[in-house]
Amino acid sequence: MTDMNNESSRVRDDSLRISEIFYSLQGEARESGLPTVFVRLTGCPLRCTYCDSEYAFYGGERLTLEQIVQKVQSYPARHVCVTGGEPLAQPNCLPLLTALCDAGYAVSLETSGAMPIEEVDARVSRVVDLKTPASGEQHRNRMENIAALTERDQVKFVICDRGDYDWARFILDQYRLPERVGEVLFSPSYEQLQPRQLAEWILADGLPVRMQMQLHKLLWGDVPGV
Ligand SMILES: C[S@@+](CC[C@H](N)C(=O)[O-])C[C@H]1O[C@@H](n2cnc3c(N)ncnc32)[C@H](O)[C@@H]1O
Ligand SMILES: Nc1nc2[nH]cc(C(=O)O)c2c(=O)[nH]1
Ligand code: SF4
Ligand SMILES: [Mg+2]
Repeated sequence: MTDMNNESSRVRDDSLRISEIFYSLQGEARESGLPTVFVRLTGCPLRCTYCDSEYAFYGGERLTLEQIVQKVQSYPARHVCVTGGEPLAQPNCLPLLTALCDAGYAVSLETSGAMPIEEVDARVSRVVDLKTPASGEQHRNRMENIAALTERDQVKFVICDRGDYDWARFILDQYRLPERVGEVLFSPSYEQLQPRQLAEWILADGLPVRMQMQLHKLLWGDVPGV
């Protein structure tokens, strides 16, 4: 009878279910334009109305932390973006982030902010996407996460309509986000809100935010993993 408590018989499970690992230009946030390796984790507890990565909700393959790092190291980039799906929905994402930092990468994490972010390695730039009313997931925002944010982190709002813009402007002011984080990003929902319209709203109000467009979609359209 195998002793299931025997260390050698216990499987040290540091694996994660991975949707894709690919090399591209960072299309969003502070490092936009930089060659980056993307590690997209499978699964998400949210279902944002606009999600462009629904294909990552299911499937993928289970890889060990070592296999993931080795794959990342096969590309010529020093930036890594851990995304999903919702990466923090897998507990082993935390040791993955630390392993990537230990390997010398500049690591960013794209997260919905629905999961606790306090345990994320302090070297990681946490890009927290606060879900707007039109996302249908506003109620999932874990607003206590905001207190954990620092200058290294970034807050993003995907703006679908004027209601989202007004709500984001309110949150910006209520939580004094420009004083808390390195970047506050307003991002037009792809092919739902005209980027020019968002630009004009921001200019009219002189909002201290950075408007972004998803560079990868401008380059290659809305196709996965290019
Ligand atoms: C696919 S999610 C994965 C990481 C995490 N679940 C999150 O929501 O940040 C990565 C980012 O894609 C962006 N995104 C998804 N669908 C989009 C769309 N239709 N238009 C603009 N940005 C979108 C959101 O800003 C989101 O932060
Ligand atoms: N931030 C961010 N940059 C990206 N560059 C290429 C992407 C892609 O999904 O192909 C991508 C993406 O999904 N997110
Ligand atoms: S939280 Fe991110 S991955 Fe999940 S549905 Fe929303 S945009 Fe898509
Ligand atoms: Mg994406």
